[in-house]
Amino acid sequence: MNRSVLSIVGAGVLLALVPWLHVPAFYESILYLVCHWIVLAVSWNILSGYSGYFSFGHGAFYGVGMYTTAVLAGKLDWPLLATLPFAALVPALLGLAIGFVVFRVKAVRGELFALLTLAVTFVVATIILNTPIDGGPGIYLNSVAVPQLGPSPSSSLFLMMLGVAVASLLVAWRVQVSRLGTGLFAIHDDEDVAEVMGVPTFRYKLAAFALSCALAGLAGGIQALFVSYVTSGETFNITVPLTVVLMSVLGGTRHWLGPAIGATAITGLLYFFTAGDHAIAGRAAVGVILVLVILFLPEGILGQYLKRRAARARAAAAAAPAQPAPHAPAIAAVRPHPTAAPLLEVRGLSKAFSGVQALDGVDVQVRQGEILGLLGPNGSGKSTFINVVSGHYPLSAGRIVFDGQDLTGVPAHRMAHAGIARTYQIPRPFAHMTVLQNVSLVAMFGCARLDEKAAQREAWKWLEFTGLQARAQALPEDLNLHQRKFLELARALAARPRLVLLDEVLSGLTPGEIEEAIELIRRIRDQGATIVFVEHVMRAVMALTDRIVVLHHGKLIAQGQANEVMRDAQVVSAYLGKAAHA
Ligand SMILES: Nc1ncnc2c1ncn2[C@@H]1O[C@H](COP(=O)(O)OP(=O)(O)OP(=O)(O)O)[C@@H](O)[C@H]1O
Repeated sequence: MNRSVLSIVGAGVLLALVPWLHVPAFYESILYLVCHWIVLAVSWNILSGYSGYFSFGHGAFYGVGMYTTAVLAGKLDWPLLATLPFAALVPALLGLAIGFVVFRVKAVRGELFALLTLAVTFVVATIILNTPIDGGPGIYLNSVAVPQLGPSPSSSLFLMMLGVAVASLLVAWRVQVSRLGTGLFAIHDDEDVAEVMGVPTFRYKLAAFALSCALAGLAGGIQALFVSYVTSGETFNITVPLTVVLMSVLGGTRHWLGPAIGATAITGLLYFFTAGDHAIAGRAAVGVILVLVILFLPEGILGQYLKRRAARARAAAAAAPAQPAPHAPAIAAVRPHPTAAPLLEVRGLSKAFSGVQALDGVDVQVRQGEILGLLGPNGSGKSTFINVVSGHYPLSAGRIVFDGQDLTGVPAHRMAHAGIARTYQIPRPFAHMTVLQNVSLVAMFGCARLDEKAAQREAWKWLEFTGLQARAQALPEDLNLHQRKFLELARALAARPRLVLLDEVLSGLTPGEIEEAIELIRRIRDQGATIVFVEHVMRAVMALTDRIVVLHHGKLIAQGQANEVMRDAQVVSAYLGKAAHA
């Protein structure tokens, strides 16, 4: 069995013995509360820590779970255990409904998402308070029987909450090490790029939100019996979301265990002071500790430890001789001659940004196996073309047909799955992932859709191909521009794409680095890739392209062989003589 699973289950089994050890009830109730906060912090982290969508609405889902059990058990006389699946299901459905709307709106990210989820808490509280669900007086649960799992009702509740805490940790661990977790961490770093690299961001966010809400609701259901009197004011106050955020940040949000460490530390500290009748001093002490942690350990306690360990591993990897990797793979064994069959066909492609017509009815065909140069003066629409064809921006009008498949209007991740990969003019690596992880992610989610191990092997090959293998364990911030550009290339190639869109991979490089990059692109071409190549460096355009098209003010003004097109009067005038000097 996996070591993490073994530790979680082992700790759970040991703690499950506590009710039979005759420890004072006080300690059992502290353990209950530790488990309660572990569930809340860990479940919050599955969405908010992993994907970066900070929610201040966790109290709403917890409260809905609480009220579901309170109504079913307290008003409708259901047995407690029968209510718990619904205490998970109802908040999960509420989360799905909210996510279904909110996750589609690009503007609702960051602080807006936090505010929106906070507003949900107030709306839910108002509805519950002013309808027969509560109606004002609250719901008493004194007469609800607690199933006898331990020697006393309170120990039974402890065992139930312990079970949910173990389940939450297992879910959080499983998510972290799965494809879902990898995708969520990519969303955290750069959601738009994650989508373009093949991560189904909408579906992943919904899945994480539903899991997060279900676990919080389950904790609420058990807590309803623990407090035995449920009121809207106590349930939906700001304490729950604030506390879980603080616990997770204290422990570290990029690891399944971090929030559990934060929850244990804060609950333990508060009760240490309460036991000594210094509750206010306790709160102040927790506040000071949090300030210090945020100032000196911004990644949280566990986050800081893991960061140091990773830095040591990187230093060791840098000192060791470069790991030999298998030979660079062929995209296709032999370069096929460009054929007349179009791999990509765009018709009437238009893209408008409020007031700016960046692309205006562009018709372009990219033939199988060719390198098509996409040229034009600054602001002519080249990057917009790549952004639209890769799905980064939705188009305003026109059609995109790829290998006979109509991809018009499909989400970017489906374009990646179909075989379109791209680089960004200004490199956009996932900042918290190593170079190797950046490339593996694309092998996992791009056209190749490899499993994690195969994706790593694929990533090593492309790191060797681009000469980055010695930097595999480095973070993107440690790379120079030249290496970042090559990381973009390695990422695009690791998807095993059928079409690669290269957006100014040579810009900002020194003459020597440009020569190296030209050679690399030539090798990519020789292995059979179809490439759209946006570039200002004319020497590279002349050396590499089979055909060029020229854009000006978003319109296609010329296409054909590079030598002929660059002599075209309209092209020369568009460039204001630049072609002549290149
Ligand atoms: N996100 C955006 N919002 C508003 N306008 C944009 C956006 N992206 C591009 N534009 C505008 O669209 C036009 C085309 O820009 P684009 O970046 O595609 O040109 P380009 O040919 O790639 O230029 P360069 O060679 O300088 O990279 C420009 O007028 C630009 O200001």
